[in-house]
Amino acid sequence: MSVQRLAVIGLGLIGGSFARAVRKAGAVREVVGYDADPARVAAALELGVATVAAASLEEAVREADVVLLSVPVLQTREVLSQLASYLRPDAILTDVGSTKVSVEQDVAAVFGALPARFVGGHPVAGNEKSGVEASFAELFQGRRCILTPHAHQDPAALATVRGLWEAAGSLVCEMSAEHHDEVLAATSHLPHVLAFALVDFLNTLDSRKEIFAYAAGGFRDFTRIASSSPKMWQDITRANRSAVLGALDGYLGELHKLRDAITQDDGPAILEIYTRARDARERYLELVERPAAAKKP
Ligand SMILES: NC(=O)C1=CN([C@@H]2O[C@H](COP(=O)(O)OP(=O)(O)OC[C@H]3O[C@@H](n4cnc5c(N)ncnc54)[C@H](O)[C@@H]3O)[C@@H](O)[C@H]2O)C=CC1
Ligand SMILES: O=C(O)C(=O)Cc1ccc(O)cc1
Repeated sequence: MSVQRLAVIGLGLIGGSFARAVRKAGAVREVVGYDADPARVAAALELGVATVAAASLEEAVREADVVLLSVPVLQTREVLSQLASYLRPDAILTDVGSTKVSVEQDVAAVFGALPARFVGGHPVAGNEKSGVEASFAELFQGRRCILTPHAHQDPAALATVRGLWEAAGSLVCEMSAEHHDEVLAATSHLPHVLAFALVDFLNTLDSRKEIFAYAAGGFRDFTRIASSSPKMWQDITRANRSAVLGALDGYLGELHKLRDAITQDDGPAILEIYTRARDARERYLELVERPAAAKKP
């Protein structure tokens, strides 16, 4: 399977890494890049991430076979409304947004309904860095990519998008947008909210300089994701508000249970929570190592 012309709208970590990966795999011949920031377009061309620089959304999409949206999720509606009339009727539209219901709603609002050739996607791979300079072709290797086919889905468009992610090295799976947002609220959005909140709280303390100076590896591990793009995470938090609130409420309940145990100096209760959590994390580690292991010959 080979795509002649891929348009990448939003030349950041994810759009840039996808462009690099599919070109390296020979799955795409040309990548036309567009970004609201012209400096990013120039950088993408210079780095060889894009083969063609577009000065406008029209220029980016009018001859593209596949259009990949890789902008912060709350930019989706605005960007789509500007490019919709220039899309080829047979073009495939897809995205990489961390939230899927909001993206579906934005796509449906712009086109009147979800187009058959729209395929929602989310690579569950990334890091705390932003920008095309941080992009690399191996980012998706052995990592999951979730596609969220909808009721009017064109199977050929779905197969093309699946093929591109597989060419990029991803392990592709499918689920509904609603289920995606519940799951990712718990495992991705909640941890980011907690990391931002922890660092923000510690930073309010008078002793903050001393605290940060003496922080050990655990602090670094727990808070790495608080170095992520505030703008991107503002959008994700707002776009998946109800699922994030549900996860946050559950977590606050757990914190209260632990707080009660500590208040009452209830050693067994503390040990029970920590042991259950440690065991669950061990099972999680086995699970995440399995998909990659399954690919090995
Ligand atoms: N960073 C990560 O680890 C992951 C991010 N995602 C999703 O991927 C998308 C992109 O994220 P990143 O690449 O990390 O962000 P990034 O900040 O590295 O890149 C986003 C790019 O979009 C551009 N942009 C913003 N508004 C725009 C607009 N209206 N029109 C055109 N360009 C615009 C920015 O100038 C920037 O170059 C987001 O929706 C995010 O939720 C998905 C998986 C992992
Ligand atoms: O930095 C990390 O570990 C991440 O969790 C990156 C990430 C950010 C957003 C996503 O939608 C998926 C992955």
